[in-house]
Amino acid sequence: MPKTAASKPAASQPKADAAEPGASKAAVQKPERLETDLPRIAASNSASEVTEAHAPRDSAAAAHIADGPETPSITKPPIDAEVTSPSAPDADSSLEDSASLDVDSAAADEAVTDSAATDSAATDSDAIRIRGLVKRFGDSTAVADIDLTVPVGSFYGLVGPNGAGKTTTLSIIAGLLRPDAGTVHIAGIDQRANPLAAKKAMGVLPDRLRTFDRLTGRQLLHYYGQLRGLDRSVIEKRTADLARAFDLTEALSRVVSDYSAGMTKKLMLAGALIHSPRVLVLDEPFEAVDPVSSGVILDILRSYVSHGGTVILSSHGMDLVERVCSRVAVIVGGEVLAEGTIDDVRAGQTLAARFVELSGSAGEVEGLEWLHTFSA
Ligand SMILES: Nc1ncnc2c1ncn2[C@@H]1O[C@H](COP(=O)(O)OP(=O)(O)OP(=O)(O)O)[C@@H](O)[C@H]1O
Repeated sequence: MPKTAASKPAASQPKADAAEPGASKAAVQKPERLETDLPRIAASNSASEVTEAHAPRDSAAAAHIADGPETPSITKPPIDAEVTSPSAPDADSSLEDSASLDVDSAAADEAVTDSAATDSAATDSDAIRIRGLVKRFGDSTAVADIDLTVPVGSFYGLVGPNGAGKTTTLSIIAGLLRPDAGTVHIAGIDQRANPLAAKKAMGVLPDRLRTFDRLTGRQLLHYYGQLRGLDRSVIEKRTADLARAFDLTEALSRVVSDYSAGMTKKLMLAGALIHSPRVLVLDEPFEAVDPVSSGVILDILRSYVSHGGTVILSSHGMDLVERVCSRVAVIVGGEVLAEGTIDDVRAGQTLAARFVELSGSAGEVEGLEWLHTFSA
């Protein structure tokens, strides 16, 4: 059960050619385009436009497409999940090859219809609804009986110390990890009963950046678009829009393995957006991203939310969460210690202060005096 604010005491390629001087500037010069184009992408999205493929058992693909009751964790391979070994399509191979993927749009559409007809838990106002979520890894409990409700149109922050269970929770929401107990509904769709339909509604940015990095950025976005069943012309248009927004236009022709961490994150975020999902599940979207790009991403996400999209993100940036999110949950030790609007949770303090209060102190500084001996 989410405890409301204050409910619980503290628990104890050579990069040389990566430089694109002035490119960041170009990105910030396009805000009007972002405000107009990306919502239009959202508006133009329809269920009929998106189809589902049988996913390759790969982290990146698993995060972007639906393939059955469970896809493996994209982060630390869970004990009970199939271990993935990313087998990237070869950059040399023609993109036409990916057209041969087993895309079954009729089945996916049917799944959506079935879901809407049969899912009694569906509500119009909940983008994500989690009840009684439990996930154990061996003897340790990563997620301990979590309830969360993320309203449609909200910008929802998940914060907590390292190892608190944020990624585990987001991986379960994304359908990448199977919970030991509990239910997850995405836009009213039961994640377990209808994984295809639930995944179809989501765009996912996983916390690790494992992807098909022998592809160029353009090929990777094309691949994601194809997996989502988008037409070639739509993919090309959206790829150009997203690359411009994320300041990746020049980089599109380069292989992803030559991208910096921040560039890779932006590309994967673009991949999460390309099918204009109703719900975005973003694990640390701003980590390693430069301030200019972060500002652009924020503009895009704010606009997305203001047009009815829902974002749930994890972050260690308390200032950012405080500034941007409408609601926040503080997770510590796999439990939700506080949940509500930002004002509810911070209870008159800064969110950072409240976070420290709830998290308790972490490391012990004492005992490290040897570090000051400079003996080597
Ligand atoms: N595949 C796994 N196998 C075993 N233990 C795991 C696995 N994945 C996560 N855990 C454990 O579950 C707990 C929660 O991890 P999780 O990655 O969800 O934390 P987090 O809040 O995202 O942390 P961070 O802020 O450091 O990213 C940790 O104790 C972690 O060691």
